Amino acid sequence: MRIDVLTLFPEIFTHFEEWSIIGRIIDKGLVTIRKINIRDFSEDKHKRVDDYPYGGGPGMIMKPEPIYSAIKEVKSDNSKVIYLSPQGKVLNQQLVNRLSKEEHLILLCGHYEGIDNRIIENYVDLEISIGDYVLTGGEIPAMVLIESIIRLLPGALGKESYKEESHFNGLLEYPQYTRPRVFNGLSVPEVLLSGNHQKIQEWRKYQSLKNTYLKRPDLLENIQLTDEEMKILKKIKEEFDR
Ligand SMILES: Nc1nonc1C(=O)NCc1ccc(Cl)cc1
Repeated sequence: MRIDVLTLFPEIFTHFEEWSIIGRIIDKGLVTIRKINIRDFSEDKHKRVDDYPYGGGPGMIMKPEPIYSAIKEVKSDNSKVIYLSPQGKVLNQQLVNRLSKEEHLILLCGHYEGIDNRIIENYVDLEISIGDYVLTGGEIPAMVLIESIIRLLPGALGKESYKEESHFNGLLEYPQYTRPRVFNGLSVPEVLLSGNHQKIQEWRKYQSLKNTYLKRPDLLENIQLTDEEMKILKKIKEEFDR
């Protein structure tokens, strides 16, 4: 997979590319990430990339030409141009899965008060939001998108296992514990010390369903539960809806 990040602040990605799992996945050659400085594509002698908004209003708007030239430089037939903004489709694992199958992603990072709408309307394939809050630019959202996608590439996660069952079946994860057995007088649930794998699996399934029902009932709306899971959920509702 190739990822080109169009940004005014390429330096912010330097440590990101070297950091932890991202660096390892890049070293494995599973993805190449290029930082393209939009300012390099500004034609005017002052290297301007922003200007005042038509119609007035606060702040500055990113000019269309430098962005268009940068996109034209990197885009090929199999490219998808993604613009990160609060107006985009909110990212979830399903969308991440879909994007992880693309060959070439071009991530456009905006800054200031916005980018000229003619870019969004005519040259952006997909607008994505990482959540309903406002940041100063698209760079951090781009990092969130990159990490969520590249960890799914075949061979990305060697021994570090990503939790197949809890992430992909859409349920929240079960609680995790490690040594010591007793911490500040707090002990680990006995079942986890029993070595009874059947009971442990049942306990974990119960905890995932309970966590999801109590913390994110909305997630249950679009999950296909097995009969077994439905039975457990029914018990949980009786227990907590009293
Ligand atoms: N929430 C989000 N999810 O994706 N992006 C955001 C976000 O706040 N971006 C800030 C931002 C700021 C200026 C411009 Cl021009 C574009 C995007």
